[in-house]
Amino acid sequence: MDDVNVSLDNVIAALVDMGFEISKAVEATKLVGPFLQDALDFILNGCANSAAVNKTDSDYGFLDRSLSSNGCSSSGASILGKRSFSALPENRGKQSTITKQLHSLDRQKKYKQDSVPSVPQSKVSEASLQRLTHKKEPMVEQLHVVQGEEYFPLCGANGEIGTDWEEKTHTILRKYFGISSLKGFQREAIEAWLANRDCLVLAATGSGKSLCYQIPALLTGKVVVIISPLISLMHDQCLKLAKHGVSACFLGSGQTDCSIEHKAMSGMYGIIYICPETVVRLIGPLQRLAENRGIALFAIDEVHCISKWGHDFRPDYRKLSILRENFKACNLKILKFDIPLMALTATATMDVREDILKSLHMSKETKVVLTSFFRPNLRFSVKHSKTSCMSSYQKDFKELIDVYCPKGMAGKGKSHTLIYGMEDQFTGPNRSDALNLSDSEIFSDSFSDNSSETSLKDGNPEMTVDFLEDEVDFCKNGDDLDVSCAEFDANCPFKDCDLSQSCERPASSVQHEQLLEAQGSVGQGPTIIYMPTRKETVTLANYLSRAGVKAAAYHAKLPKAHLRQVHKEFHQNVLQVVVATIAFGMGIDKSNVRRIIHYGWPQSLEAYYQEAGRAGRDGKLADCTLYADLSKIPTLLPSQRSAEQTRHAYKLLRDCFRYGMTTTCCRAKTLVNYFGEDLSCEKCLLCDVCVSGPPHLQDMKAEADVFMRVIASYAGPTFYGGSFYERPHLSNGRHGRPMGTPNFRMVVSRIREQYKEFATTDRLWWQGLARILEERGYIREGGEMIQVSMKYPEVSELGLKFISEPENNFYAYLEADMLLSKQIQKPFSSFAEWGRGWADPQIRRQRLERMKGRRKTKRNKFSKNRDRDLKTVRGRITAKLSK
Ligand SMILES: Nc1ncnc2c1ncn2[C@@H]1O[C@H](COP(=O)(O)OP(=O)(O)OP(=O)(O)O)[C@@H](O)[C@H]1O
Ligand SMILES: [Mg+2]
Repeated sequence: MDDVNVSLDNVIAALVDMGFEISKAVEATKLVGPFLQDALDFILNGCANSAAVNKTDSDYGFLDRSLSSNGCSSSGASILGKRSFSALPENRGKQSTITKQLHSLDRQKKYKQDSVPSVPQSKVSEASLQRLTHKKEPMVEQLHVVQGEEYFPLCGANGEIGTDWEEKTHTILRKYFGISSLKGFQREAIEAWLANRDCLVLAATGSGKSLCYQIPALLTGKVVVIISPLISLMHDQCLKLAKHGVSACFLGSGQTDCSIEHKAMSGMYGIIYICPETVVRLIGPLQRLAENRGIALFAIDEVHCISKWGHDFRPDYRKLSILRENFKACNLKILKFDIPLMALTATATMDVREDILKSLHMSKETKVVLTSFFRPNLRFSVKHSKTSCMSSYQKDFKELIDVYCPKGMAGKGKSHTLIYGMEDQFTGPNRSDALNLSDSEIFSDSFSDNSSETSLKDGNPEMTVDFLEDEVDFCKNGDDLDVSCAEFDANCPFKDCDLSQSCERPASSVQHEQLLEAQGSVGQGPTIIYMPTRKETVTLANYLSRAGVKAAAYHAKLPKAHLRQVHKEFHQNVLQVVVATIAFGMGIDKSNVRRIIHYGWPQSLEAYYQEAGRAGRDGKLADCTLYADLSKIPTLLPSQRSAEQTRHAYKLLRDCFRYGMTTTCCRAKTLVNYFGEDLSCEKCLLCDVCVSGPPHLQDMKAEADVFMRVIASYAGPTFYGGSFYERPHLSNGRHGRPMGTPNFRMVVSRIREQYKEFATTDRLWWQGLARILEERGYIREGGEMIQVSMKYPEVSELGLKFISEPENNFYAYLEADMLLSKQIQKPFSSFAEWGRGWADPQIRRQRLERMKGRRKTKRNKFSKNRDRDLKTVRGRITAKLSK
C-alpha cells in the first residue's frame, strides 16, 4: 500500500511539475491510479489509456528522472525520463492550452475567493507535498496549492478577524506548519498587526520570525507582501511554503517566468516575496491589488539592510518609505487605516534600530518586539591561524576532514564535483588554470563590478553577472547616503519606542544544562565555511574535495546552475561542506548545520553573528569557530565607501578585532552585548573563554607606566610637569596625525631603546596593553580616524593622573595577542641594532641582495598580472594609470 502511495505521489509531483493544478492531478490519479501517461491522457483528453493501467511504475521511468538544474524552467521534459511528455509535440500544444485554461479558471476562482474548492488533502500524503516542493524547485512560482475552504479565509465577510484569532491561528499552525503554538514574540507581533500597528521585530536567528508575517496572510485571505534582499532566500521560503500547502511566489530579477508578476498583481498568491527594486516599480499595481483582494501587511525582512550602519547595507532598501507614503488611508480611499508595516531582523544594533524606524517612516506608535539574541546552543571559539597558506589548511582542517572521512578513508573517496556546469574545465588538463581565477575574483563578495563586462572568461552566457545570483555581490555603494550622524541625537522622534526593553529568554536553564552535558564533538552534520575572498572559497573547496570531503564552493561569480545545485545538495544533505563567501549567509534555514567556520576576520560582528546563526537551528549543540591571524591587524576588504562609511566600517572591524582578542569575557555575552542586550546568565559556559577561563591576572603597573610616560614625553615638557626626554621632532599633522602625538610604532621603538628590561618585547604585546589602557580610559586614539588597533596614542587626564601617583597598581589579564607574543618569543633586533648592521659589509651585502630579489618579484608579478587585469574594469583603470 505504501508503495502505491509513493507512486501516486510521484505521479502527482510529475504532473504538478508540468504545470497542472494539483487538484487536477489528484483527481486524475484517483481515477486512473499511479500511472503518469494515463493521468496525462485523462487530464488532456478526459479519458485514460486503459492499456496502460496494468503497467508498473518502472515501465515509465519517472521515478528515476533527473531534475532540471535550471531552477525556474517550467518544462516537464527533463523530469519525464524516456516517456517524456514534451517529446510529443501534439501533447505539448495541448498542455499549453489546457494549462492556460486552468490558470485563467484559477484566476477567476481567486477573484471569488470564498468559492475556492477544497482539495481532498487527505488523499495527498505529506510525502507528496514534500516531493512537490523538493523535486519541484523550478516550479515554485507555479505552485498555488489551493487551501481548504474551512481555513481560507478565516476572517468574517467584513474582513474582521474576530476575537477568536488565537484559536484560528492554532488551527492554521497545526494544519499548515505542524507547529503546536506560537512563541511569545510571534504572538506579540501578530497582536500588533491585528491592532493595525507597525511593528519592529528583533529576534535571534532561527527564532521563527517568518511566521509573524505568514500568519496574517492565512488568517485574512488578503495578500502579504514581503520585501526580502536575497533571491535565494525568497526562493527557499516559497519552497517551504509550497511544502506546507500555502500559495506563494517571488518577484525580482531571479524570477524567470514573466507571467508570475501579472498573476501576483491580480491577486493569485496569498504571499508575495519581492525584492526592493521591484517593489518600487510595482507601486501602481500594488495599489490596485490593495483595492481588489486587499493587502494585509507589508513585511520588510532582514530590515537591517536599510541602514548604512548595518553590516549589509542595500541602497534600494532606503527607498522603502514609499510603502508608507503610498499605502496610507488618506492616499488610498479604500483603506480604513494605513497598511501596517512589519520590519524584522536578527542583527540590529541600537543605531540601526533607530535608522530602521526613521527610514521606513514607521509610525510613532510602532510596537517593538524584542527577544533575546542569545543562542544558547552555539559554542563560540576563536583560534589563531595564519589562514593564508596550504600549511594552515592542513593544520586547521585536519579535524574536519577526520569527521567526514574517518581514518583510512581520507583522500580515497571520489573527488566531489567542484563547480557544477564547469566539470570540463575543472577535470581536464587545465584544471589548475581554471582554479586560477582572475584577479578581480580575489576581491571579496562585498565588492564587485556590476557591469556586464565582468562576465567570466569562457564566454558562457550563464556566467555573466546578469545570470548570477544578484543578491549579494553587488557593490553596496553609498550613493544615496542622505542620512547624517546627527540623526542619532537625543531628539529622535522615536524616543517613545522603547528599543531596549527586556527580552523573552529563548532557552530554559534545563535545556542549557542538557547542552552542557552533551558537550563534545558536534558530529557529522553539515558545515559552512566562510572565506573572505572568492578565490579562497574555490581553493579550500578544492583542497577538501581532494581529501575526500563532499565540499563545494559558493560565491556569486560562479555559474548560476552551480549555485542552485549547491543549494539543492546542501539541503538534501548530499554536500558535507559548503565553502562560501557572504553570498551564502542570510536566510539559510537548514536545521542541522553543526559547524560554522569563519576563516579570516569577518568585517563586522553583525555579519559574524548573522552567519553563525545558520548553525544549530534545531536547538542542538553547534560549533562556531573563528580562525583568524591574531598577530595581524585586520584590514577592510575593498569596497566603495564614502569617508563616513569608511569610518563606520573601521569601527565595525575594530569591534570584531576586540571580540577576537578578549580572553576574559564570554564570547556569547560579548556578542549579545554588542546588540544592546545584557546576558542575564552572565556566561554561556560553552565558549572557549568560559571553558578555558581567563589567563592569570598580572600586575602590569611598570609596563603601563612606561608606555604612558613615553607617549606623554612626545607632547613636550609642559604637557606633563617635567619631561623625561627632549621633545622630538613633531609631526606636521599629515595623515590625520595630531601634533605632538607619536605613532604607536614610534612609542614601541622608543621603549625598546630606552628601557633595557623591555628591549626584547614584541609589538603585539604593547598593542594588547594599549587596548587595555584605552578601555580603562588612560589613553585614547589621537588621530582623526577610528583605528582597528590604536595608531596615534594620546594620554588622557586619567592616564596622567595614574602616572603621577606611584602607589597605583595595574592588574589586568593578558589578551590574545599578548599571549601570542609570549609564545612567539622571537629574538628582537632593535632599530639601533638594525642600523648598526649596515656597517657590517657582510650583513649589508645580504640585505641588499634580499631587497633586490624582492623588487624583482614585485615587478614580475605586476607585469604578469597586467594582462589578466585587462579583463576587469579595475585592471584596465590600473593599467591606464600606470602608463
Ligand atoms: N512557534 C514555533 N514553534 C516551533 N518552531 C517554530 C515556530 N516558529 C518557527 N519555527 C521554526 O523555526 C525555524 C526557523 O524559522 P525562520 O526561518 O522563520 O527563522 P528566522 O527567525 O527568520 O531566522 P533568520 O533570522 O536566520 O532568518 C523554522 O524551521 C520554523 O519552522
Ligand atoms: Mg528569516
